[in-house]
Amino acid sequence: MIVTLTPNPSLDRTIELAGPLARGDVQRALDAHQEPGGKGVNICRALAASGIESLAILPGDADDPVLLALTAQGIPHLGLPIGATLRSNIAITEPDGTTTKVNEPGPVLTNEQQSALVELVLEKAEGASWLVLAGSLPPGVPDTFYADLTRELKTRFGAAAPKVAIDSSGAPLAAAISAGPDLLKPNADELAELTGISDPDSLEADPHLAARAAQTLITAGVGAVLATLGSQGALLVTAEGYWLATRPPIVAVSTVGAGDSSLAGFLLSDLAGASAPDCLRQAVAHGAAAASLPGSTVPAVTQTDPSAVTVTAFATHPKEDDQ
Ligand SMILES: O=P(O)(O)OC[C@@]1(O)O[C@H](CO)[C@@H](O)[C@@H]1O
Repeated sequence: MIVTLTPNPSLDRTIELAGPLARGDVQRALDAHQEPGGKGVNICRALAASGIESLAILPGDADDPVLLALTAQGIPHLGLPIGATLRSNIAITEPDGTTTKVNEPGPVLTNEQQSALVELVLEKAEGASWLVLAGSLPPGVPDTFYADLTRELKTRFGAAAPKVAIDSSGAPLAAAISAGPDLLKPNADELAELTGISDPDSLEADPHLAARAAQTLITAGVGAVLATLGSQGALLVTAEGYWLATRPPIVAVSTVGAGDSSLAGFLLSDLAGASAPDCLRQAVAHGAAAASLPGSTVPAVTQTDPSAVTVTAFATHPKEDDQ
């Protein structure tokens, strides 16, 4: 069982343009899609597509469009009523696969609502294999929310605590490191920001540089880092070593949620007892399949091709000459 918490869920609208985005112009859309979203929600959608048992915990009233859509899609979820409408996020996709995303801040979560959400998570996470804490934090929620929850989980369940994976950005992600999560899933931008590297493109261009950056997070107490590097594939960095997974180029249709599908692919492989490199292989296969689908559509494992992914192992401490 995998439990996810998405404190700031969204109704994701994707607008497909027939040509490049023209700022300031009126453009007619080719098509539009709408999905319940937010990172943990997407992970549960991807797990459900592959028949894996999961529970998405999120704030939101039962009649909110996000929760109605989850119910309609048969995605197991638990909403904490907040008396406010969840946010809508917009993605604009161009024919060459370029995606422009505009995310709203989301409704404020009061202190009482935050405490109730934490209690709900602690109750439902008991006995789970993984707890995934995912996405941005809504207004009113302190940056230490994920760190505090991770610590609380360890205090309450000790050695029986579920493994914690965190997929966030900015201050909440930075604050989470000291709580020693089992897995972080940054993309190149997030990894660069976390490790003080000014040029995220340099991490996609040089995965060994990305591995060295991720290694500093392992030294700081993180169990493993799954770093997604866009078309360059992904890295899995642990104290034992690191693996680089690459794949043949794909025609990207929409990259929205591709990282979430990567994490879902990793988790469902881990749940099946796969080795670390095979979990990474499935993560890259899932991410590629998601990027080939419109909007924030998530693939089932049967729509992925892990055999197309090449995984290479490298030494524990990535060195300058691991090129
Ligand atoms: O604003 P956040 O919480 O950082 O990200 C939210 C979001 O962009 O993440 C998902 C894709 O990963 C989308 O479903 C959703 O709109």
